[in-house]
Amino acid sequence: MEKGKYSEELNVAVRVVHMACSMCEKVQRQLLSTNPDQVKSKDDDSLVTVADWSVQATVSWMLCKAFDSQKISIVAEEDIQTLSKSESKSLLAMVVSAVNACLAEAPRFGLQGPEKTLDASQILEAISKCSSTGGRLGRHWVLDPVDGTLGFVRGDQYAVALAMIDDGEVVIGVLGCPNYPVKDDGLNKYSQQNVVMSRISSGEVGCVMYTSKGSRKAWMQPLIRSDKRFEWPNSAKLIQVSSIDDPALATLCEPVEKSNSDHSFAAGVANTVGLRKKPLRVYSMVKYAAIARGEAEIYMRFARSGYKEKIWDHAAGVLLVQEAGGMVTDAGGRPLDFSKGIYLEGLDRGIIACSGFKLHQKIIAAVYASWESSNL
Ligand SMILES: Nc1ncnc2c1ncn2[C@@H]1O[C@H](COP(=O)(O)OS(=O)(=O)O)[C@@H](OP(=O)(O)O)[C@H]1O
Ligand SMILES: [Mg+2]
Repeated sequence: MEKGKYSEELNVAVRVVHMACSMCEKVQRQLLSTNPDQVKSKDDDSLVTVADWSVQATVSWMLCKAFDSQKISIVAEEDIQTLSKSESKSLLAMVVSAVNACLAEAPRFGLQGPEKTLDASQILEAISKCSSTGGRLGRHWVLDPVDGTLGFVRGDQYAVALAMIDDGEVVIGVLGCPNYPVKDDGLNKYSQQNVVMSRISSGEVGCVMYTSKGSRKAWMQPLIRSDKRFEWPNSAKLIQVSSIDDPALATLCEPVEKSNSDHSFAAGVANTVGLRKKPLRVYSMVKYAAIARGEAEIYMRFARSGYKEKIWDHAAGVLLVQEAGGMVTDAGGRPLDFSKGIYLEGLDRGIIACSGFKLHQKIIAAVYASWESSNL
């Protein structure tokens, strides 16, 4: 990694995300094979698993250890409400066990874990340490411990997303994608079906992508498995957006769940612009990864009116696409504003991520043209 203003933070963040991915794989495998009880219903009806809390506790603990734990600000998705309830005792025990197993592996990733295993109260404290609401000034870590929870519980794509914001700008983006095929053009193939566990253990899938602002470079490392040690740069490869700028050849990425984005509006825009290829429906921020790595060219997201996009669902992915050579704005063509707390306040209609300027311009123009006649 080149020395830069944030190189120390990036170095730690990449290693911590590798650790988290390694834990997620184990939990996902266990979840799919034996223990459906690990899936709980949150108040908002989304799904949350042992992995969400365990990743949040682990990342929080490791960041506090590496940096100034008194001053650190972490914004993350999970709280301890459900986990603290008396009926959640066995769930909490699973989290405690997963976190300690993961932290014990820290030296393998070149980091220092705790001297003693953590107890439940220390783990709850680490989770609730992430209750910052971000803001315009200073540094804020932003974490989505398991983005695409639905993909996770279905044995499909999901991501561990860690970013850092400094004075309102995303300056570090790290995206761990444990089920993302390592070889080019694999996502299309694997998205046709759930990722089967044999492929994971054969090492065909799983990577961490990372970048820092202004580097104009984005990197991808394969996940470390079994007893292997993480040695920097860990076979890092540069990734880049696709050079396709002809809409007829471009691939559109969209969320799987229709409730997360208006598919028919996106389809109308795609048609206006002249997209011809079948859209790639992928869970989680892996959509941003697909653009950053050149496997798709366009990602459109139009949440239903009233839904406010959260910064942890976008920060890491947006920076990856930008530094890999792409463009991300709202549907009015303005930059996304990560300085206003946990929401992307002021977002104009939706989010448009493209591999290049030409496609981006065409999409924005088509959104304007289609908007009047839409039912959003
Ligand atoms: N109604 C609505 N509209 C827009 N977005 C919503 C909505 N509800 C939830 N969310 C957030 O969407 C995150 C999942 O987005 P994805 O793009 O991964 O969706 S999908 O799984 O591909 O369908 C999901 O992130 P995770 O909770 O981390 O999975 C939510 O933060
Ligand atoms: Mg999310």
